[in-house]
Amino acid sequence: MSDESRPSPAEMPPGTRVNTRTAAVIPAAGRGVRLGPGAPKALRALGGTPMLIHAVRAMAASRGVSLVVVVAPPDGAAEVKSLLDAHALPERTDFLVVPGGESRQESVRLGLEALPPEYDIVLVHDAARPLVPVDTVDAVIEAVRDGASAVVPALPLADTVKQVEPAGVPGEPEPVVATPERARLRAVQTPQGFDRGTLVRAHETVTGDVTDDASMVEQLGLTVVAVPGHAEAFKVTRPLDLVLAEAVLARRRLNDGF
Ligand SMILES: Nc1ccn([C@@H]2O[C@H](COP(=O)(O)OP(=O)(O)OP(=O)(O)O)[C@@H](O)[C@H]2O)c(=O)n1
Ligand SMILES: C[C@](O)(CO)[C@H](O)COP(=O)(O)O
Repeated sequence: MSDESRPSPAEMPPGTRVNTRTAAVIPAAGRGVRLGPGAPKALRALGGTPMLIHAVRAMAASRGVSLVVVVAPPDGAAEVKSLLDAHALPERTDFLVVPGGESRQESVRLGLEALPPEYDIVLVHDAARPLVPVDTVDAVIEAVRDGASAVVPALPLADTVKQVEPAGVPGEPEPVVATPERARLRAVQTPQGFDRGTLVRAHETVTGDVTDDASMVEQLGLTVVAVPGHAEAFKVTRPLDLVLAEAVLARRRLNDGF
């Protein structure tokens, strides 16, 4: 079937999304302020290899992903291209690099704009989640193929969560105004998976600040579903996360015998 006559996944009944093509967009243009001074976070080393390369390999490890679009720091696209050339990556996967924007949202939009027309399922995956296991990536793709417009990997919370009235001044006590029922809360990770048309519409429509792509789809009034996430898909945000990431990687290398 030609690409023009192929229905988009959203137009196909649940369970019938066959011959879909999946691309992963990796926003990697952030500075990593919370990690502390240094190179842009995605370019910092984890086990001697840039965090971004781990994230790219994690997406390319899925046989369902045939294109990875890396959204590089605005002035770092050439450096990122060189990095991709210098590291072993699966030959069956294509790679593109585009410069990113001021916010994560803008970077994702720039990645989406670079997608060739034949891709109808899109994953959006933080470069800052370098260790996501391939089973999690595959579970997200499968849920989109099965008919969901938007899918998030999610984990139950270990802590009790309080809603507060922000004090505005760091260190000042903040009044607690509510305690949401923990059993109904989930911490969401990436990759988040989307029917491409839905994600493009969300990025064209929603203009306010958001912290993930799925919430933009929620704002369209569409259903987002959660599938099980994985503890090792955590986001490297603060220095302690880097310590944990190094430990997880060292354990994997020990188990793999290299
Ligand atoms: N302008 C931006 C900001 C963020 N990101 C990406 O979005 C992902 C999640 O963002 P976060 O963890 O907040 O990364 P940073 O913005 O780099 O972190 P910080 O807020 O600490 O500066 C990261 O892979 C980051 O590179 C991006 O592509 N473009
Ligand atoms: C997209 C995300 O990773 C889902 O948990 C998260 O919202 C990104 O937040 P950040 O503040 O941009 O790291």
